[in-house]
Amino acid sequence: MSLPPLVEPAAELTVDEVRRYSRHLIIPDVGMAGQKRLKNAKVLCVGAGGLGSPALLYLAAAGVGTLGIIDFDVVDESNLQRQVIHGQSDVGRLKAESAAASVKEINPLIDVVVHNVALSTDNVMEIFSGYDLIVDGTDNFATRYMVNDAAVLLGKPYVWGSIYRFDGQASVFWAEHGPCYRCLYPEPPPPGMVPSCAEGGVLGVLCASIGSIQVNEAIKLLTGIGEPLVGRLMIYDALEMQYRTVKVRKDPECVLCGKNPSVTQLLDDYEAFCGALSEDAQQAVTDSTITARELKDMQDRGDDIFLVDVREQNEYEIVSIPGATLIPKGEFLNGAALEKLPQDKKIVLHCKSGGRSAEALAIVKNAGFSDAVHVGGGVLSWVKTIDPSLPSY
Ligand SMILES: Nc1ncnc2c1ncn2[C@@H]1O[C@H](COP(=O)(O)OP(=O)(O)OP(=O)(O)O)[C@@H](O)[C@H]1O
Repeated sequence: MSLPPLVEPAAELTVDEVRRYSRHLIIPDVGMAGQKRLKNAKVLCVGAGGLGSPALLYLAAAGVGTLGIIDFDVVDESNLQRQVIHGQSDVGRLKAESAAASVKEINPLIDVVVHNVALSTDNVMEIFSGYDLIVDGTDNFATRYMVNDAAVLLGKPYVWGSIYRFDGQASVFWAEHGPCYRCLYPEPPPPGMVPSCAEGGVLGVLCASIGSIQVNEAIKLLTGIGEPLVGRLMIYDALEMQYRTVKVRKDPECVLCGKNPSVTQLLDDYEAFCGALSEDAQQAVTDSTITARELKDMQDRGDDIFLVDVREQNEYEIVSIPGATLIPKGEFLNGAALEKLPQDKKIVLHCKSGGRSAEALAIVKNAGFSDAVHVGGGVLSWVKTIDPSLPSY
């Protein structure tokens, strides 16, 4: 399905612009009209991280006339393996500022708008209303559902991408012409079931593969060329080197874009909708959370504890708390872990930052280990407060 161009062409290109974009101008499908449309386009990239980095670089280089960048975070050293819009000297700097500086260096002819804020229900409608199209480079379900809902309510196309280890996905959600994100994923996954890149890792170059596909889709939509990924999900396996697309149908029962929508405005709280922690886990951690310092005191006193690290082997090899036994969370979910826990010791669980250990704690408590606890903040908190000489990730 081809679609009409999303934006009208600008009146003209300057001499500098003609020189800069000449390799676009000589492609018949793009040509002068297409490049003028790009000049008139206003695109917002949500997140200047893994996907946002290549997306912003290529959107800027392509001559998208107004480029919005929204991110609330600062550049961390662990970002540099994939977030190529930032450099070593940007560590600690606001990502939106750092990304804007790179983008302006690549193309001083475009306007860059910096939003140094977290996109939230309070600002998303106002911010989105200034743009023609949204490119999503974020990494969390709460933001994705919010971006989707706002895009549907405002009638804007939403170019989505997702990455994990060697696998990537991309699609274009645009309720006026096809499905929305909720048609594909009506419910967020149960908390803790889908590991994030921070938990499971991501091959840096995968960001370029998926981020550039997102830009390709944006350019097609803005200029009205080609077959956009509306109603199709692109699935990429970098290890097998396979791309395939599967059809995604609009769900007539979709609560947001279906025939009788029950969601007609933004939700109050997308974090709650996506459940920071399951109810069981929330219940379990109440009164059963200790700090890294308390764990250290227990160890120094020689308390009879059994410390379990519920992360994955790779994470354990990067950094671990002395004395911890590795039993990955999956073994708690399938029950195998319970046989490995001693009945006569106090069970202390930890993970990277406390989410997975909270889920495991609920299972352990339900199995009868009533005095089990978990370490709030996980190994990251241990590194920060007990042994800063250890690496964090
Ligand atoms: N609601 C939001 N508003 C603005 N920016 C957001 C929002 N949610 C996520 N982001 C940004 O999107 C980017 C996503 O990047 P990426 O997936 O590479 O993860 P990261 O948070 O930088 O790294 P890691 O999770 O490995 O520590 C981050 O820079 C993050 O700050």
